[in-house]
Order: sequence, then C-alpha cells, then structure tokens
Amino acid sequence: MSQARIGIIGGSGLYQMEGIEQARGYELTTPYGTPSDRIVTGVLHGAPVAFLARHGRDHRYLPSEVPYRANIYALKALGVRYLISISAVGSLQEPLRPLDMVLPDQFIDLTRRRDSTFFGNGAVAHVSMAAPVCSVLADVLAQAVHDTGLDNIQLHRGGTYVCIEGPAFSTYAESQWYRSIGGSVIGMTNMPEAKLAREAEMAYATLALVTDYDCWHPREAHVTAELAIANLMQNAANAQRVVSQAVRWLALDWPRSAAHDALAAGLVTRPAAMEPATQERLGVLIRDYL
Ligand SMILES: CSC[C@H]1O[C@H](OP(=O)(O)O)[C@H](O)[C@@H]1O
Ligand SMILES: Nc1ncnc2[nH]cnc12
Repeated sequence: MSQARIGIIGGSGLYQMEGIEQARGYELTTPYGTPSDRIVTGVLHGAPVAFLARHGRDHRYLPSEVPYRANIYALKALGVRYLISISAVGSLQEPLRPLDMVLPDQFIDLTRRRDSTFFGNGAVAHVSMAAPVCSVLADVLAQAVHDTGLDNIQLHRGGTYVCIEGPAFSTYAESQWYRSIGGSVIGMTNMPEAKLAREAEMAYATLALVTDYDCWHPREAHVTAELAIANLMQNAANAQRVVSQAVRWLALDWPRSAAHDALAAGLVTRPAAMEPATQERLGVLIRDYL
C-alpha cells in the first residue's frame, strides 16, 4: 500500500482535491468499519498525500453518521502523520466574516452520540487535549495562506470551534449561548475527529472556511445549508491552493509535533497486558508501543 504522510479531509463542498498526481483510490476496511469513501493517494506539490471526503463524495453522511474512527484509522494505516481538515463553519463573532479563513486552536465538544475513542475493551488511554491543534501545522497553514496571496481573504489565527451534534442548525438562544461561552466559530464535525487524530498521534489542524453568521446576527441572513455550501464553493479553490502550498512546506522538513508522541504519556494499559483481539483491533495505533 502506498505511504502518504499528509492526510487531507475535505468537508462540505470539498469532495476532491485538484492537482494530485499518480492518483490511486483505496477502498479500505478497518477494525472500526469502512471510511466515508475511497481514499485517494498520490503526490501533491511533491509531497505524498491522502485525500478523503468526510461526508463521502456524494455527501451522504450526516455529521453524526461520519465514520470518524474508520476514517482516522484508515489514514493512519496509509502512513498519515499530519492531518489537515477543511471545514465549513458558521461565525459566532462579528469580525469573522463569511469567506474569511480561520485556524481555530481550541474546541468545545458538545456532541452527544459519537464514538470518540479507539480505546476500551481492556485497553485504556487518556491523551492530552489541552492543545488540540498542532501549532506547527497551523503555522504552516498560515504561511501557506500568506504565500498564496489571497488579498481579499482575511485569515484569523486562533479561536474556539464549538462542535454541535446537528444536523439541525442552532436555535437563536443556543447561538447566543455559544457566543457567551467564548465560541468563535461553529460546526458539526471536528469532534471527535480531532480527538481520534490525537489518539492516532497525528498532528491535526483545521482550515475553517466561514460560510455564514449562524443565526445570532441582527442584520445577516440566518444560515441555511444552501447558503453555507454556496459560500464554501466560492472559497473551495482558494482552500485547495492553500493546502497544496502547505504540503509543500511540510515536505521540506517534516517538522516534529508533540502529537507524534501522544500515546507515550497517554497509554495506560501496557500492550502486553491487552487481550490479543484488542491488540489486533488497535493494530497500527499501538504498533510503536508493542
Ligand atoms: C452544509 S453546512 C453544515 C455542514 O458543514 C460542515 O461540515 P464540514 O465540517 O464537513 O465542512 C458542518 O460541520 C456541517 O456538517
Ligand atoms: N452555522 C453553522 N452551524 C453549524 N455548522 C455549520 N457549518 C457551516 N455553518 C454552520
């Protein structure tokens, strides 16, 4: 199987990645089920990458239905160590305007019915999520936005992504509450994705594309899926240019990330003490600790 060190997960409106050479599709199955779609590996700007459409290329999975564990496991099996997530988000703060880009550095997980760990069944791990985004990867993305010279697009470094269960958008009262607890942007997918990426020891960062003002703003239209996807489409080409520049930077020196050793401090159960079936299920995730 080809090795891809950089993973790219495309969200709503971004179902394929332009410019991947020597492209090859993998239909994988994992101990955690089947990923959202085939994974396309190849070479982007000289770097080995793997692309996956989070909701499937025909957008068939609700945020609650996305097989997050299978997605991350399959990317890990392909060799991914850096994971760039691209997501449509609503803005919870006036200065974050539709068509702006945001690199969130925190998450508030308000999801309720998703599998958010690979562990369990005789294997315990508690990874740190104090700094859920890899700052090195976020720096690379920021540099890439700068290099790409997107003059009319503003980039905001940092901010808190509030992840709701969905699929309905928020009520006005909820939207105001998320603002009051410090939310910058809102979406439905980055949790548990970011937690699972940390368990899989991948450096994770989200390039968030603002599509709307959710429903709190006194003068702006309330979000609809149509509005969000239309605005995302306007920005999809820009996002692809940013990602393709970022992978070029990453491949220059493959920077180390604290996330690459997340299980060194997080894994509580010694792999030798795990049942063989549990060891096998965790597979590539604990390979370095056997
Ligand atoms: C179609 S708008 C709502 C939808 O878009 C975002 O998904 P993604 O992060 O995959 O771009 C949001 O979280 C919702 O799933
Ligand atoms: N307002 C919003 N709420 C949740 N997810 C979103 N994705 C894009 N806009 C959103």
